[in-house]
Amino acid sequence: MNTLLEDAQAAGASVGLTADRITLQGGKPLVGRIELKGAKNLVTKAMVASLLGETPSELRSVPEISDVRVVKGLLEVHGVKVSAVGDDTLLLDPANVESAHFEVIDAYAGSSRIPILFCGPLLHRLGEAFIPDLGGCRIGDRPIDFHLESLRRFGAVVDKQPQGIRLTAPNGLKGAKIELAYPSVGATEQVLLTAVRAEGTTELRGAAVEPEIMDLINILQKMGAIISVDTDRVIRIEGVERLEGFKHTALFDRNEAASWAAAALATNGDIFVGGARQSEMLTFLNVFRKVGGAFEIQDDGIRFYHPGGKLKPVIIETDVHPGFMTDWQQPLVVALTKAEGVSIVHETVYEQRFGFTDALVDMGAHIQLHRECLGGAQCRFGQRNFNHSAVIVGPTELHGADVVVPDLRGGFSHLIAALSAEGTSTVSNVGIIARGYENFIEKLRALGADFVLEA
Ligand SMILES: CC(=O)N[C@H]1[C@@H](OP(=O)(O)OP(=O)(O)OC[C@H]2O[C@@H](n3ccc(=O)[nH]c3=O)[C@H](O)[C@@H]2O)O[C@H](CO)[C@@H](O)[C@@H]1O
Ligand SMILES: C=C(OP(=O)(O)O)C(=O)O
Repeated sequence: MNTLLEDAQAAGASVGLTADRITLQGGKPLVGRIELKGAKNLVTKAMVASLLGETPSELRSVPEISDVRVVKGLLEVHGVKVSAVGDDTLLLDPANVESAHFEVIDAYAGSSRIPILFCGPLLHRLGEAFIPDLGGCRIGDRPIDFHLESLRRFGAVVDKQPQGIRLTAPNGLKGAKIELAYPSVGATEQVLLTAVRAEGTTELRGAAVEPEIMDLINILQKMGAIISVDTDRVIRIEGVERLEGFKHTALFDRNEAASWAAAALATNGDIFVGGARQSEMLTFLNVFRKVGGAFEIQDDGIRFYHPGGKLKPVIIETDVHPGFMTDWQQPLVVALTKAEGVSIVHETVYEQRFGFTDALVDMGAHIQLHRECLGGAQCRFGQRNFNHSAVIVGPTELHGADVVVPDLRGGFSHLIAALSAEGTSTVSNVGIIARGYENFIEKLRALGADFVLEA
């Protein structure tokens, strides 16, 4: 497995980021406007969906992030022709889909979580699939048992090998009744991408219903799929024999929007996030307001700003949609170090998503991690030998420090912390941030951040 630094360098380099480290001067509000593109957590799945079409697909609002590069490479080793049109549109032509040899696909081992979603489409097209080891943020064990069990229910034969997973479907794939023990985003996508072309009807209970999943359903419906979504996490899919390519503009990246919102709050700033929409961010906006942040919703985006006065502490629990998303907590925690009083963040989705707080503590934050469920509700983790609650006592004036990015959202929170701190900070491994934040260096510059890049 690669080291974190190797992952970071590869991710950054793939989108032209040559620096590993940024030295930032804090204490200056971030002010200005940035524009969002499509969501990392939708665009990459939409690209995989193109494999299911008999004709080419056109995906618009594709961000220049390294996860998109990874999926493009994976599609290409399977014979899909991927070409860019203009700034942010991809044409995906799956006319010549083929199996990739282990030696070729091994280059993608540990690169992202997306390869697991190739299973259903490749089984439909080729009758076999080989999936290299997965990557993604190191924020918990991240098992794939729901994925593999669902695939078995469709009739796939799963063979775990030292270098990855080999799947075959000797009798084709047939619709199935599946119930997820937890509404996993990835496993729900796995079922959707497999069921649309399976013979017969699939009923998925306990499905995740994140906006990115709804947008994937929009895409699949455009391709010819028949999918209905009930209000009680039940999704029904009637398999069809043929799907066409799609034309689609990807849903905006609400995780990036929440990150810049937190940056505005933590740095006493004012950021207009072009392309952000209210309806997919209701829960975030409520919390943002409770903490003391202000926002203005406009037709073309949302302005997030610190209206002056003191920030207030909150108790939040991360959850599946429509709850407060786990990906939002790291950036928000930086703002909470500035709130007057005791905040609690209870992380119920991942076991190890507080690694980033060590750096904040180095910068002077008062954050204690706990193994218990704090803040009221019990979660499926209960009391374990890992920390899944954080108590943040503020307000703190952060000071500069040298910190190392541990994961994507944690990395963005380090940038915000450094920009909100007194003095100079050095943030290393910044390439990881390029996995999910398009042009973050240019955006920081446009917002008036004071920094230099170091190779
Ligand atoms: C590329 C992408 O879209 N990533 C997002 C996706 O990740 P991802 O799809 O990996 O997250 P899941 O929703 O599947 O995981 C949620 C929880 O379910 C557990 N689980 C999942 C699958 C499984 O087979 N077995 C199992 O136990 C995981 O360990 C985790 O504790 O949703 C997460 C939760 O909103 C987000 O943080 C990630 O940004
Ligand atoms: C955890 C994340 O992504 P991934 O699932 O790709 O690791 C994220 O987007 O914050």
